[in-house]
Amino acid sequence: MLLHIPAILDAPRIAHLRAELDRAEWTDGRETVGDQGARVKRNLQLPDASPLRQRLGAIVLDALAASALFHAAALPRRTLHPRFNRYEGGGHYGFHVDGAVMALPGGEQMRSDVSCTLFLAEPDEYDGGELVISDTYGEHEVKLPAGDLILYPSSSLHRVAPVTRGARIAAFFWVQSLVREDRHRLALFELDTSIQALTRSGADTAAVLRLTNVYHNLLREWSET
Ligand SMILES: O=C(O)CCC(=O)C(=O)O
Ligand SMILES: [Fe+2]
Repeated sequence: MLLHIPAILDAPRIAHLRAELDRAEWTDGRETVGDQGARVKRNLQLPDASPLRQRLGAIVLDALAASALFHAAALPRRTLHPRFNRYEGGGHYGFHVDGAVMALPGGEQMRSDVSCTLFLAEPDEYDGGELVISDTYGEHEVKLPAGDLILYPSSSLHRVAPVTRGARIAAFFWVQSLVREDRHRLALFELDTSIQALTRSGADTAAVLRLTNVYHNLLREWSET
């Protein structure tokens, strides 16, 4: 599922993150990838151990916690603390696949099921920088307003087009979902959002309750905790 979630961050939060990131110390993004990624990656990132990444990442996690749409789509079990990147002067990230298993602090590991980019620069601040996601329907180019998030299956090849003017700044992170299969998450998302729409429209409450029962029984069937 490829899902655009608008306005994860409000204007004051975006301004705060941008003020901090605009004076941050960035390092080579190749520090956090394996060989295949390093060959095609030309960007900057906040160092993984940087206190700024911790602080700003916590703001992003707080905002995600408040998003019903994010929860309905990702069904998060574990979320990697967000990282921050910056592409400028031709910076890009060629087609690659994200690592399937990622290290968490404390020696634990998580599986990457869902990949997310939260845009922190407005589209008119830079040229290029589209996130291009390839799936069985073709290639999808994504370039969103600051504060908006794109969520896509970690199993898809993707790239970031070269930034030829200005700077593209974003937060990015991965989620291990309670539900491993993308097609199951999609079915649950469709059911969940349809139930909510039916509830808002004042539909037959007994029928809505039966559908809600189906939702939870499918989630029980498909979730791993
Ligand atoms: O910058 C982005 O939107 C995506 C970054 C990415 O694909 C990665 O770091 O693996
Ligand atoms: Fe990636």
